Amino acid sequence: MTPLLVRGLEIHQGYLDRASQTALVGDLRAVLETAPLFSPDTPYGRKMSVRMSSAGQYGWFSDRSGYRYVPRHPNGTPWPAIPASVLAIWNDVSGCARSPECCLINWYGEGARMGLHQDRDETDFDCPVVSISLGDEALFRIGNPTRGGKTESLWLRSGDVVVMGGSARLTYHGVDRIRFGSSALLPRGGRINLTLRVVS
Ligand SMILES: O=C(O)CCC(=O)C(=O)O
Ligand SMILES: [Fe+2]
Repeated sequence: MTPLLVRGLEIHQGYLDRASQTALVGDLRAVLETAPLFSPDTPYGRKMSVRMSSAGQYGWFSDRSGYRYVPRHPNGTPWPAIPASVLAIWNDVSGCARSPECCLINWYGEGARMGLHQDRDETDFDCPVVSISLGDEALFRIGNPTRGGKTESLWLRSGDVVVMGGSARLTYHGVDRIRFGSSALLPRGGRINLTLRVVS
């Protein structure tokens, strides 16, 4: 199916069927056993409302010293490998010859959000960021390639995949809120978002 295009972002609605979503959650549980979710501090000293972990060569990390990619979980272990089920999605939609080096796992509980930002801690902006949504619906806000200006919002649902690439690679985006309990995929509610990134 051809994706919906919103400001250059490709939105593949309903990309994953329910069985694939369930399988993916199972693969992620195994990752999170080795690399448990944690709450990073922002450079401004506040806790992020989203809990995070990663798979791949690099994990995304934040503390008082800033945002960066690190080769190990805060507990000292290397990040687990990115599951094959996740890599298959990248290979299908990214249009990128390189493989992702980070699968950032964001877990949104009730009230969690993510402010408008650019993903620009990576080296090669020719590679897209691919985002996979699982669980509760999220109000996703899309801005512009530079700060400010009008924004547009849409609901991301479980199984949706978004490709932020090309001229939209550095477009501002964020999550305003979660419709907690809107999906039954995760038994205790909440939302998982995966973002696949080529880092180096
Ligand atoms: O949760 C989302 O849909 C977006 C996550 C995101 O923008 C990020 O992790 O950089
Ligand atoms: Fe982002």
